[in-house]
Formats: sequence, structure tokens, C-alpha cells
Amino acid sequence: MAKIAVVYWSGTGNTEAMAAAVADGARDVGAEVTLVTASAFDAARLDELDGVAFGCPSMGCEQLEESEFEPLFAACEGRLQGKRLALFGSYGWGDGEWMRSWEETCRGDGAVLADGPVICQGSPDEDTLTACRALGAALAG
Ligand SMILES: Cc1cc2nc3c(=O)[nH]c(=O)nc-3n(C[C@H](O)[C@H](O)[C@H](O)COP(=O)(O)O)c2cc1C
Repeated sequence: MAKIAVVYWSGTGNTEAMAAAVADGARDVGAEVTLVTASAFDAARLDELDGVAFGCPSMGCEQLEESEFEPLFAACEGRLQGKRLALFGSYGWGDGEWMRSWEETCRGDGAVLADGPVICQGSPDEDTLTACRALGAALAG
């Protein structure tokens, strides 16, 4: 059974709803899933996981949220070599630039993207939640 963590930050609940759907998708294919906020996750736990999904909305100016999520992600970066990874998050008015740079950073860290990132504007609709569940299943598969 694959061990997966879904680690997210969400200010107003949009990325949180996506995180729950990613976790559901991974559970649906039999994975053991931990759904956890960035502030409650420890980078060292990555070593015991088969895959990790990170979720963070576009904040700052097309950046990761800087007080909790970015420091956690920075602490994880050295442990991403060869790690199966999925990315997701919500944005407001941009064109997804934060996710393109984040994906590039993760590839540079040696992570293996299980599938393309899932992003959505504002709150996730049913299609987005379906895509999130598929992302979780791909990560666990
Ligand atoms: C301080 C702040 C900065 C933001 N910066 C951006 C941005 O650069 N680009 C963008 O598309 N959306 C930006 N947003 C909008 C959020 O990404 C959007 O509201 C998102 O749905 C929030 O997701 P959440 O509910 O998971 O917190 C920003 C929002 C806040 C509060």
C-alpha cells in the first residue's frame, strides 16, 4: 500500500477543498493517506513516504505563501530527489505563473511529477475536484 501525504496551506479554503479531493483520490486507489497542513508537517517525514502532494495558492506576487508554506517547502527541497510528487492550488487573477515556476523548481530538485499540476481560479468546481481526485490517484498509482 502506497504511503502518501497531502500537505497544503490555504487561507480561505479553496486549496483546502482541493487537498481533500486529492486525498480522496489517493484513498480510492488504496493508498494510506495523511492530509495535513504545512505547519503540522515535518520535512523528515518525506523519507518514509512513497509520494507527496503539495498544495498552495498563488500569494505575494505569484509566489508561495511565505510565512508557513514556503519555509516548509524549502525544508523539503533537499529530500525531493526521485520522490513522486503532485502539485495543486488555487489562484485569483493571474495566469498560473506561480505554478509554472513552482513546477520548474520541483523538477530542478529531482522530483518525479506524477501528473500535471491542477490549478483553478477561486473555489474549485466539480471538474476541478474530479481533476484533483485523478491527481491523487495518479500519485498513489
Ligand atoms: C496576499 C494575497 C496575495 C495574492 N497574490 C496572488 C497572485 O499573485 N496571483 C493570483 O493569481 N492570485 C493571488 N491571490 C489570490 C489567491 O491566490 C486566491 O484568492 C486563492 O483562491 C486563495 O486560495 P485559498 O482559499 O486556498 O487561500 C492573492 C491573495 C492574497 C490574499
